[in-house]
Amino acid sequence: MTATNTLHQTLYFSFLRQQWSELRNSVPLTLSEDELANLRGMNEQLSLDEVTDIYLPLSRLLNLIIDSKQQSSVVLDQFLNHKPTKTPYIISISGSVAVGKSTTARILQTLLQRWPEHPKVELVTTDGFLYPLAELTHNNLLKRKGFPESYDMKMLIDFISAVKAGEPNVSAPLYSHVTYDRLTDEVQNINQPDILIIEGLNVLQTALDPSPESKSSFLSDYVDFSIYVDAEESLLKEWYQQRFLKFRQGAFSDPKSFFHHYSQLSDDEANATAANIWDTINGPNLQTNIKPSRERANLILKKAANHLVDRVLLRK
Ligand SMILES: Nc1ncnc2c1ncn2[C@@H]1O[C@H](COP(=O)(O)OP(=O)(O)OP(=O)(O)O)[C@@H](O)[C@H]1O
Ligand SMILES: CC(C)(CO)[C@@H](O)C(=O)NCCC(=O)O
Repeated sequence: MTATNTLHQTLYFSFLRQQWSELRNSVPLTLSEDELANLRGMNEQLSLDEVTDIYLPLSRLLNLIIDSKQQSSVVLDQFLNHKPTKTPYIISISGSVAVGKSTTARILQTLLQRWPEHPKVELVTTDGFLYPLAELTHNNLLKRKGFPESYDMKMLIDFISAVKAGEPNVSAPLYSHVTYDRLTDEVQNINQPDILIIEGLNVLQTALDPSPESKSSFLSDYVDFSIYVDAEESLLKEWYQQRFLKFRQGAFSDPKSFFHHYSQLSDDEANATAANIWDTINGPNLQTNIKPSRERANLILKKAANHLVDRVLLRK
């Protein structure tokens, strides 16, 4: 038995796909046509079984946990003689590049906003908090994109702290996979949501020394429930390559794209280029910075081939 297995057995309840899907209980799959179209539109490969078996039980669990958190806030307000305060519930989603964090986040957003107790669910990705391209280039960090030092952690902590404090109209920077840079003419406005889902490679990381600037806190201090999406590296590399091929036809073909030159590559050349980016940047980042944060998560979704979740680990 490996050390990781023992750790998992101590810390987590473990469910096979079938066992987990039974925990959906009474949550009906009454997605409206619009919701279905929305889920389909975000990803043609996403199967409805996956939504039913994996994400509906998860949405049921989260609803119960959020409900109990809302009740305990009421108790605290009574005890303190405060007038009721409303702070957003924060869910984080982390995992490797190309594991499907943003897809998972969008499915959860669609499912969670259907509950009347928390209709307003906003989604933010930490990609927007990468330093602007010029700054990364200047600091020789272009080949370290996604590593802890490539993010403006102070900006990210200030953002999450303002949202958690219940401030209205907090702005988050946006990232473009086309220009490979932070957008200069558009931001995202977060206005007192019931739930904020924050998605990114780095949301569970505590690797960088908390500097005085970052108020000595970690992003995870603000997170109420954390999810890690997991898969074997061989699969991740494959998914990264597949997405690279898709981008070659889509985003890279835009003349504004930072990677426009990649649009001319043959299939073989594109696969080799993606494999090289994986082996030199995203793979090492996974091993050094992302995977070590996995066991901090409240829930681990373990994916197998075709992005199908085959095991769920829930922290005791
Ligand atoms: N549940 C799923 N079913 C089928 N395909 C999926 C699923 N989740 C993700 N994918 C596919 O896997 C690839 C990566 O997904 P996604 O962009 O969500 O990953 P990510 O972890 O957010 O990546 P990054 O960190 O690079 O932004 C995409 O091509 C997406 O279509
Ligand atoms: C933007 C990040 C860091 C995270 O989503 C990632 O997609 C990325 O750009 N990584 C750098 C190497 C690459 O181009 O895949």
